[in-house]
Parts: sequence; C-alpha cells; structure tokens
Amino acid sequence: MSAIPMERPVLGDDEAAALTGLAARVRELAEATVLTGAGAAEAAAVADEIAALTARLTAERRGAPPFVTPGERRMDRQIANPVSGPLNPFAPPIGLDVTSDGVVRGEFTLGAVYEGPPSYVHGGVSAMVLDQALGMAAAATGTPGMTATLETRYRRPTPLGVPLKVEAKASRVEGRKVYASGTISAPDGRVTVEATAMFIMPQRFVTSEY
Ligand SMILES: CCCCCCCC(=O)SCCNC(=O)CCNC(=O)[C@H](O)C(C)(C)COP(=O)(O)OP(=O)(O)OC[C@H]1O[C@@H](n2cnc3c(N)ncnc32)[C@H](O)[C@@H]1OP(=O)(O)O
Repeated sequence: MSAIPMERPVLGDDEAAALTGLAARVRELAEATVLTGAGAAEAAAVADEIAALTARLTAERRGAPPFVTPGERRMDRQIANPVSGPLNPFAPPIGLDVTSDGVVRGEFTLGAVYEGPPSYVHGGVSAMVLDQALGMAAAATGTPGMTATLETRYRRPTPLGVPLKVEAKASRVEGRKVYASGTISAPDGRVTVEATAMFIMPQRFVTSEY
C-alpha cells in the first residue's frame, strides 16, 4: 500500500507551464548546489532563503504529483516522472519519442548532479534511463507493464556533459509479458550501456486504463 494516492488533480495549461518553469529553475538550483564555490556563510544564508521558498510552496501542498489532460492512458498524463517528467526537478528531463515502428529514441545530456565515478554517469542513473525507455518500448506494443526484470551491462563509462543517445525496442510479447532491449551511446557512437528487460502487465491492471 503506497502513501501516495492514485487519484490525481489535473493541471490546466497555464499551471502546467508555470510548474514546468519552476521545476527547470529548481533543476538549475540543484546543479548550482553541487558546483557552488560559495563559502560556508553564503551557503548557510542561501539555505535559509531556500527554506523560506520551500515553505511558500508547501503552504498549498498536494497529496500526489498532478497529471495533465492530454493522452488517453494514465502514463501519458504523468508529467512528474523522474526520467522524462518536465514537472520533476529530479528528471533531466529526457524527451523520449516513439516511432511508428515502436522504436523509442531520446537525446540527452547529464550534468554533475548525476555523477557516479568522477566525470562519469552513475550506473543507477543509466539503469533508470534505460528502464524508462525500454518500458515505453514495451508499452508501444499495446501491452504496458511494470518492470519485472532489468539487466544492465556497462561496457564503458558513460560521460557527463556531452550529448548521449538512448534507444530501445520491444522484441516480443508473450501474453502479459513484453521483452525489450536498448542501449545508451556516447557521441562517438560507441555503446556505453546495454540493457534487456521484461515487463509484465499486472493481472490487476488487465482490465484497467493503465
Ligand atoms: C511508459 C512507462 C514506462 C515506465 C518504465 C518504468 C517502469 C517501472 O519502474 S515499474 C516499477 C518497478 N517494478 C515493480 O515495482 C514491479 C513489482 N512487481 C509486481 O508488481 C509484480 O510482481 C508483477 C507486476 C511484476 C507481476 O505480478 P502479477 O501480475 O501478479 O504476476 P504473476 O501472475 O504472479 O506472474 C505472471 C508471470 O510472470 C512471472 N513473473 C512475475 N514476476 C516476475 C519477475 N519479477 N521476474 C520474472 N518473472 C516474473 C511469473 O512467474 C508468471 O510466469 P508464468 O506465466 O510463466 O507462470
């Protein structure tokens, strides 16, 4: 049982645009925080100002991230997803497109907040990006599901601060199970991470709109 309810408020266009802008500023703030050379006193002063801003936002707090109206299925309306959601400051965010033949593609650059080994992307972040891309490829078959297995193979370090590509495609559907694979590649075209995954449409969602 989750502490976050399933029922969601739906944002109008103006509010969605304003909150998207807010998330972009908070994303910049996160990067500024990990890179700042401000001294202790300045960092403490800025922390106090941010605490005041957080209190302003929390004054009207929702119980769950909101949705937007476009899209027939719930996953199309979810704009606070941690990989692709423009409303989520934690998300890079990565724009992922699905071609008519079911291939998911995205281009993205990851900054210092996603660092694992010095100057390279954290392996868990790469896995998260691939989980999302492969999940979208699975959903494109018409059988959206939850990740049951995700296997990643880290072939070489994934560089920060340069344009990366992610690509994914489903290979087969067996009842409620969908198998998919994908890669992240560096600007030189070499694959840095490969992934295979199996998604299962939960029995409880078979008759719902998920
Ligand atoms: C477009 C959006 C993209 C989103 C991408 C990101 C997606 C996510 O992050 S999802 C979050 C992470 N995943 C989860 O939290 C999933 C947690 N697990 C579950 O909810 C359930 O175990 C779930 C949905 C995987 C399967 O549940 P359920 O529908 O009850 O399956 P169940 O009836 O027990 O089993 C069905 C079949 O799957 C198999 N199976 C179930 N779970 C697994 C598993 N983890 N690994 C391998 N096989 C499995 C069973 O053995 C059974 O096989 P068979 O048909 O051959 O007997």
